[in-house]
Amino acid sequence: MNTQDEVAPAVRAILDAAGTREGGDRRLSVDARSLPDAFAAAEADGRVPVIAEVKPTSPTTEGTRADDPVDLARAMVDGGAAALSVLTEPSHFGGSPEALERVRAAVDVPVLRKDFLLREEHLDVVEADAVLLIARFLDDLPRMVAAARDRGFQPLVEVHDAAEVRRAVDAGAEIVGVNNRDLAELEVDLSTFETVAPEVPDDATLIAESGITTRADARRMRTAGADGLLIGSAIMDTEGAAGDVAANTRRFTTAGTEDAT
Ligand SMILES: O=C(O)c1ccccc1NCC(=O)[C@H](O)[C@H](O)COP(=O)(O)O
Repeated sequence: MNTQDEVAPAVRAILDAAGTREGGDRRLSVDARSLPDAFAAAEADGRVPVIAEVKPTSPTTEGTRADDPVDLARAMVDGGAAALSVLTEPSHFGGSPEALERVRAAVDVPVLRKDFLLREEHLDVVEADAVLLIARFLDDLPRMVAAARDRGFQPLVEVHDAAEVRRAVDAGAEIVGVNNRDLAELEVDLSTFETVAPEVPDDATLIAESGITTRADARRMRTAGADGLLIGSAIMDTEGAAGDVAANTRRFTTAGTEDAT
């Protein structure tokens, strides 16, 4: 299954760049912090489990947030984030493996490596607790899931429809992320999660990804079954509370309580 051709031009460019990037020169072995345990710990003290994303820029964002990734990460943890996601894609998201390395050394929550990993050796670039594997772009998904696990990473398999859920489950995924952003059009529609979530087995850890911008959105995704929420742009927002990343994060981690915002 290869649907790489049916993607937005920006995603095509990201994939082309990813295809030329080299992998690591030695096989990594990671002692990972558990993402499901971090979600459980957040739930236990009344926080909505949020993976807050260090996302300096993106093809759908204006400008670049140039703050030190470690400062951003610490602010996110102060805001109650259960886990962090760090972009390592350099050309379109302003990320780097070094940023992830520094963030992971500075915090004690699990850190997800967010990138477009296409080949096994791409896993060996930097240690992380979890790695994103995008079902749509991986013809041999079972092999990448196994390769990630062999190194100690927790694979988070990203899907966008029911067919991809089946591929993820067949590949042995235990953590599944439903992306509300359609990589063919780059449009975001939160009803994607509501449609696809029932297809995901109950024993999987289920994450709603992308497009969560308000507390009401967060509650909507939780009501639809999300164990955790992956939130980037709304937390990195320079407008929100004057760019206060801790406050932006707290807005979502405290969204379990009803209010109008
Ligand atoms: O965010 C983009 O513009 C984007 C464009 C093309 C491919 C992927 C893209 N985003 C990757 C992500 O998965 C998001 O960073 C992540 O889910 C957070 O989404 P959001 O909260 O909407 O920033």
